[in-house]
Amino acid sequence: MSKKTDVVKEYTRIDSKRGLSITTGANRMKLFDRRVLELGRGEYGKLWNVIILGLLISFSYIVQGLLIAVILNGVFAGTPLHESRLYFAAVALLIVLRWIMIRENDRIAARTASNIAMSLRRRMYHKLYELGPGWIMTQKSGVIQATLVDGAEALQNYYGRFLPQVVVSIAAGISIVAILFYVDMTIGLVIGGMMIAALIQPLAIYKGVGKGIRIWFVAMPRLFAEYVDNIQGIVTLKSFNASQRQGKILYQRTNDLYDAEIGILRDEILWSVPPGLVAAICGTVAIIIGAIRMDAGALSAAGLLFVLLLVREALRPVTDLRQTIHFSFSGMGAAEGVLDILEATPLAAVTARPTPSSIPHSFAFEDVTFRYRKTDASAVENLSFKVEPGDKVALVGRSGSGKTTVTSLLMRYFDPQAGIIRLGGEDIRHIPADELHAMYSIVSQDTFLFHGTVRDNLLMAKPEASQEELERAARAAAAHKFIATLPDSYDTLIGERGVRLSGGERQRIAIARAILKDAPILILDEATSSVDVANETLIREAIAGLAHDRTTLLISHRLSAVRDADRIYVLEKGRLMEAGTHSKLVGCNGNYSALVRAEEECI
Ligand SMILES: Nc1ncnc2c1ncn2[C@@H]1O[C@H](COP(=O)(O)OP(=O)(O)OP(=O)(O)O)[C@@H](O)[C@H]1O
Repeated sequence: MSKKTDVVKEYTRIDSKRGLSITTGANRMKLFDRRVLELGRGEYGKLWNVIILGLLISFSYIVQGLLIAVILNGVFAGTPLHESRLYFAAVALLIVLRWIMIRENDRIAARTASNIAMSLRRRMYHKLYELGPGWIMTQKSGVIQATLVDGAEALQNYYGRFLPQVVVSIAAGISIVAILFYVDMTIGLVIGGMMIAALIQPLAIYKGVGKGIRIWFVAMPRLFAEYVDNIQGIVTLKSFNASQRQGKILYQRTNDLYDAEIGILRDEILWSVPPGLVAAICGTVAIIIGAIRMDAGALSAAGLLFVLLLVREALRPVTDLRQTIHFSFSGMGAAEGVLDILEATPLAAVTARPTPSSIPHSFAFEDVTFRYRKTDASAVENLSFKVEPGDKVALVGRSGSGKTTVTSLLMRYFDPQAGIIRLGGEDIRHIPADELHAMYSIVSQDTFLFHGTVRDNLLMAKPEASQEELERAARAAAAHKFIATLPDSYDTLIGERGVRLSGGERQRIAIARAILKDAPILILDEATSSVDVANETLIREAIAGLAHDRTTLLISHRLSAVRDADRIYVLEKGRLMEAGTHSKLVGCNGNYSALVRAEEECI
């Protein structure tokens, strides 16, 4: 299947999820969608200034038209020009005021739109935080980034520019038609009808352009995600000489985006009617009807002039609205991705049951079974074990046996399909996320250091920590010595993902961070996997001191690292096979002793 079909398929998936069909070619997308309008509910308070100024600007045009009509009426009636000087002054004043209002409106509209984008990004960020790693892991990070950046930007214009313009255009349009209707009913009806037609016409574009834009919003994040993947994986690509092969995929993604853009452009050119043409048609029709009405004696020459002036003003709200309608196209296209994030369901909400102020530091798995989405086999199956406060417990097993999954479940990144996980006797689903996460200090095999200084990364664990505390934690993690040799010591900038540090140095900073957090339960998931033997001994001693009065869960491939544990649990394909101390398990001739033998053979 070609990649192009792939994009359309992806688009169809989104489309069918929304109950729409693209196969007919008559896409029933709307300018207003209930879900998108509800999504912006928190933003509408910011729009009033833009709407009020927009209305004042529109009404200034109407009043100006009326004043000029009165002046011309006077001229036709033979009134000396100087008697109209107040009207001239009023027109001049209106022009100046309007100029100020237009400038102000542009400024406020731009600021409001940016505020809306900021607010949407904040909401998405909070939602992503709430959804947690369990949800984010299922998405491509490039797609999330594109939605946060481009999706929010497209929607800022939908809410900040298009929606206020709809209100202004409707209010101004109705007022003008009402005045025309008052002057001459026939002209009012015809011009009103033409205004509606001019507004409806862009909806025809929507069939093609709307569909094109939605495809664009699938193609663009896919391209973005591909670039992010390629840049992050550049070392792997180079080592496998795969940059050319990967380049072909990038080329295809670029082509998809190009096709979508050309499609949008083609539809826009095909369907759009220049505003000048709309104005010319309406003006001509107004002149013809006005002349007929004048000929029939129903309209004076001054009345006709007045009508012509007002027709010009009648088109202004229509033209303004037509100019902002593309914000609606792109906003609706972007809304899919934004709604996917904001409407995603986080793990079951915490029940109202109050949690005790201090949770005992024990935890237990009770008959827990968990399977990752879209996988057949359980990562953890009927797993039961208990860890008492102060216990030092180890999880061992072959790669893929479910050790890391146990820590993800403890952190509640996922909920198991069956069984209960308890912390201090309480079902963890009843413990608010912040309280739950405050219970653990975790050092995993995937250490993430943020772009910032060593100090910034350490303070993440305890923002109020003093220099002395930082150093104490760093010393305990055998990190102080190498930090002291960095150009700016604790204030050295360590790049994104800590790329300027070795794997072992990154890991030691992560351990110092965990020590600084000083949480009652310590989880060490391959914490010493990337440090050399000399440092491992140092860190192990530090961990032994740290784990002294703490409940500790230790995961390690190196069995030498777990032999001192109070209890060792051996996992195999997510199931608990054995449990006991090192000496007991070695004597059992089971899975554990097999692992020990395998390790000895490797040495
Ligand atoms: N995000 C995921 N989505 C789908 N399957 C996953 C995911 N993470 C892990 N798995 C699968 O779940 C099983 C257990 O994985 P887990 O990472 O818990 O094993 P592990 O014992 O920690 O392995 P290792 O020692 O190699 O780190 C494996 O079969 C793995 O392929």
